[in-house]
Amino acid sequence: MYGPRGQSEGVLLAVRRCWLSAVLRLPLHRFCAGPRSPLGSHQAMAASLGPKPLVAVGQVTSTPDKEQNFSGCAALVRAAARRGACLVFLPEGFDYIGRDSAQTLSLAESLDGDLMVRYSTLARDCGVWLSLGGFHERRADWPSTQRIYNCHVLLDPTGRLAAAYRKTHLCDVELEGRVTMKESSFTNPGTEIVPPISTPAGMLGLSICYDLRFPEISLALRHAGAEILTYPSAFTFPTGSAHWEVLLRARAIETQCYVVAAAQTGRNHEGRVSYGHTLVADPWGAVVAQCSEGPGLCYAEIDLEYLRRVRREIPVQSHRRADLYGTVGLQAALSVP
Ligand SMILES: O=C(O)CNC(=O)[C@H](CS)NC(=O)CCC(=O)C(=O)O
Repeated sequence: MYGPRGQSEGVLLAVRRCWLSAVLRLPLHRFCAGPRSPLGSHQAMAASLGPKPLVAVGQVTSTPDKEQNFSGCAALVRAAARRGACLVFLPEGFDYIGRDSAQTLSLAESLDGDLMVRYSTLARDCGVWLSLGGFHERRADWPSTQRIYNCHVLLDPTGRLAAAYRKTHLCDVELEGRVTMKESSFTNPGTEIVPPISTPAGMLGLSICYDLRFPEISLALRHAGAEILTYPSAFTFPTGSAHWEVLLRARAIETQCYVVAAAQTGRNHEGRVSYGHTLVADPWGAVVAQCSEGPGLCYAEIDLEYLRRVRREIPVQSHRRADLYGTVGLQAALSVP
């Protein structure tokens, strides 16, 4: 569909990156898009030569055993770092999937608890960004509400908390005789959308699982500058087989963003099976990476030059008819760059 991508510009920038890389003995990808040049992130990326940022997306089968889950996730993160990924995504419930809400509540920790300290050390040791979707988080209101938050944590390669988004759409769903979920019975809804975060792979917009069904949040993030949307998930089998890929590709096409979706797969415990099908869709809607059965990783290069081309060729953002249906997402309490 598209011809070869231009590679004639930005030699100076490339030379500087190589030099920096040689001096610091670090792989080039660590300088994928940062530090931000005075040109701004878009121009800096357009001018860059060499490897495109590589992201890794993890698929796991979490159980109620937190220790075992951590070992499995840590092994995936280390493998991804060895392959040169600068950003690694793990799914909702990467920490654990409880058998029932009582167990789910009893295993929850705060962001400064032991588990996050271990993930922070892991991010630092591996020198990668970590998107940890769906951490079961106890906050200050725990004693009074006895409910937790479903928190998407983003750690930078120094192990610092770069952002925390708390799931705003809670999954209260009943498919008669097949699936019952009442997330609001043990979870408080988040109260805000988090502005996209600048990462070496691009501007990253955070959502979680069931949020995927609400195009409004993806449009709000897109308006606020997102280039990658991510939906760490634990979809059920009946809903996943009908809706998962369609929804993810639709969000990618509508927003002209990369969509990254790490997923739980397989039997989490006696009473629960997750759909899996971890995937990455590009801004054209093509599935460019996908996990097969069982735990594992898939990888995708993020090509922001391609993203800009798609946005230039089909400029849906400037074709919107706010006069007819309002500015969906634009009124969100987010700063627009
Ligand atoms: O509770 C945990 O421990 C982890 N969280 C989940 O599994 C959440 C809430 S119950 N699951 C979903 O949102 C599934 C959405 C879904 O399947 C759909 O939208 O079709």
